Amino acid sequence: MSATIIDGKAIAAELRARIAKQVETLKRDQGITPGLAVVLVGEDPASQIYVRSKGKQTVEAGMQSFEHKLDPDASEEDLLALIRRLNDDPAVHGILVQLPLPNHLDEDLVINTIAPEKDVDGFHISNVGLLGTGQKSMVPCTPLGCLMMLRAHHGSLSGMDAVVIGRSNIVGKPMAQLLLGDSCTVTIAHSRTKDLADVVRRADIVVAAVGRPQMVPGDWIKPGATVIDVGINRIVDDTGTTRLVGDCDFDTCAAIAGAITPVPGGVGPMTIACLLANTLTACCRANGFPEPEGLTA
Ligand SMILES: Nc1nc2c(c(=O)[nH]1)N[C@@H](CN(C=O)c1ccc(C(=O)N[C@@H](CCC(=O)O)C(=O)O)cc1)CN2
Repeated sequence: MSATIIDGKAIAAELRARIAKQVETLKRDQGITPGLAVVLVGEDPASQIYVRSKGKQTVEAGMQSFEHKLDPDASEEDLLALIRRLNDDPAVHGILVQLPLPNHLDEDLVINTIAPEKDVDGFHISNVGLLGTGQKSMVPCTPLGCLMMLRAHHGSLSGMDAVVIGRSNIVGKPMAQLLLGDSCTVTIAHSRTKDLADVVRRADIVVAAVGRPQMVPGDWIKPGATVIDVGINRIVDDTGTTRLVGDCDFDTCAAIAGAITPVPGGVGPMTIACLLANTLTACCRANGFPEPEGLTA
């Protein structure tokens, strides 16, 4: 392996420490505690772990955490009523509905019921539009975390060729917007892209967000390129052991790349740290305080 490992766990810990300091100052000087409400519908085991982790890290950063757990068969009406109550609650500065939702719930309707200024996931259509037009918005946590790691490694990204593999609303599309905002030349590739290997081989930055285990092999990577692996896939390996792998084949990619994020310990921890960053940003905006520095795009 020759690539530098971009240590998302360490960068996330440093980010959370900075957030905790700013929260402490806010509480001391203004008497205001940022609050994050997380809504979980159902009992998906992975979602339960992520929600628990979000609550724990919120409290560790000195913020208030409000957890709302609804039955798997909760009605849309009940979920929307809860969101409206949270929209009106002044102690709640950020609202997040854990995805995926059970099939009987309309994800777009649910997300767009969250007040845009409290939408710390950045998924509300208003925030999507603001980001797409380069205006101040709430920025989705996973792409924001990827951008922070890229900036931490490279400083400026200006003029670099970036390929985002995957066109989801929550990662691929906002990631492309953020890279464009940092003056990269951006290609969004996907399952129908012709000659995907050749497209990826041209890139200085590869962001893989397809949700297919180890899909990107090392011989697709330009020597020295930076690889950001968003995938979190649980596989059973040849020895019968279950383990987490990304969308990139780590060993072969790390042999060619200049830098790479590991799975676990790369993008995942940054996602939650950026959620805390967005909650602090939302709290400051709601109270007319200056924007906290270095916490958004
Ligand atoms: N409303 C949202 N739902 C979902 C989001 C989101 O950003 N908002 N993203 C994902 C899940 N997710 C956060 O919710 C998330 C996934 C993974 C991690 C993480 O730290 N992963 C660890 C490994 C953990 C493990 O063992 O499973 C790592 O990569 O090191 C954090 C957050 C979908 N839903």
